[in-house]
Amino acid sequence: MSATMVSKTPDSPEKSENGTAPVFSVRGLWKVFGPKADRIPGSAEAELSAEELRSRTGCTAAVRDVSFDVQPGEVFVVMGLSGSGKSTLVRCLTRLIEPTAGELSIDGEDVLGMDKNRLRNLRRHRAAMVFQHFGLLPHRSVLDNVAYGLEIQGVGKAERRAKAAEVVEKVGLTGLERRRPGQLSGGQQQRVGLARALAVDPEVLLFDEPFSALDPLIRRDMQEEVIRLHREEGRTMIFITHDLSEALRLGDRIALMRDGGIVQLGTPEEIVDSPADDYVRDFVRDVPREQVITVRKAMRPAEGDEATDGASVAPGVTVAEAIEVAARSGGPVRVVEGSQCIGVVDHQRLLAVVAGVEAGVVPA
Ligand SMILES: Nc1ncnc2c1ncn2[C@@H]1O[C@H](COP(=O)(O)OP(=O)(O)OP(=O)(O)O)[C@@H](O)[C@H]1O
Repeated sequence: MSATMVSKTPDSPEKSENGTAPVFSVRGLWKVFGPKADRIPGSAEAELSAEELRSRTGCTAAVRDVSFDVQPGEVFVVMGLSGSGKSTLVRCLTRLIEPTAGELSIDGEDVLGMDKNRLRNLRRHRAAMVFQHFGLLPHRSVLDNVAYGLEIQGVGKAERRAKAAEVVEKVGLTGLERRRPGQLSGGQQQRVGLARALAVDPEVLLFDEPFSALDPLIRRDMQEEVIRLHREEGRTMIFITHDLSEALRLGDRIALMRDGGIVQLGTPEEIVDSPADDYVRDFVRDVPREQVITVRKAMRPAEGDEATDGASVAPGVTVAEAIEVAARSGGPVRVVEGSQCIGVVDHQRLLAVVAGVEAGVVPA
């Protein structure tokens, strides 16, 4: 059975640091496609490999006994190769796909027990989805496309247009309000899709590979846009991607999926620095470690007058950033938290991170 990572006790959702309950809480979730799918979770067959399960039962376990919490305000990335179960998992969260077994709640409210009305309310107001194929209405203007979600909610014309105009500005589409989607570039269309989701002011934004059809530069632009929006609004985001660098750039935490299970759940730094198994190690092998590992991880205790002299950085700064500071100053760099020096990174420590070796250990 695949590893499930987060729960301290499987039945009680974690509290975040500030004591608030998780937005989504998922426990032992399964989605099995195929004949008599509901017999699989908890059975002997559940232990079979994906291939064996398919050949013996004709079933695919797209999501296998997955548990995690998404905390308010975090960017939670679901990452994995094609077919690992990312889309199925995220669609299960709002029951666009009906889970086969498990528990699922939003703000403590049981999602699996919701009737049609409450489910509709969940999808329209609380958890809005931004898809890869933007699903824009071709004969409507940008402004009306953005206002569409509000129209469905029954918001009056003047109010929805005012709200749509505000969101159009937020995503950088000012001046294009009257265009039709066909008159926009792929990146601009994706911004309309994003604006439409934002207009309904959802508690959570769910992104399903939203940028994978975009060329790399525009993709980078859109990632920056998401980071900026998140910084400004602090909205909870769940983001699917198969792209590791996108996951590392955007995620506060990453759930790495394989064959329907979560093989590791952690911060980008945890995943790169302490891969849970060979599969994850292989996955992160080519990541530039200095861009992910922070100086808090790389530092050593200060010696002599190192604690008071020289350039300084904050503990959350990456090794890549500290290398630039060290190159300019020429000496060890102090790691300062508040007004206290909590350690030092010298050239040897910084190079050791880049080389992926332990500082000061000479190979035999
Ligand atoms: N409706 C379905 N019926 C049967 N099998 C399905 C169905 N939908 C998905 N699957 C299978 O479930 C597994 C997970 O699919 P899913 O689309 O969730 O993966 P993914 O990680 O999102 O992939 P991608 O990155 O290619 O979108 C795959 O093996 C897929 O073939």
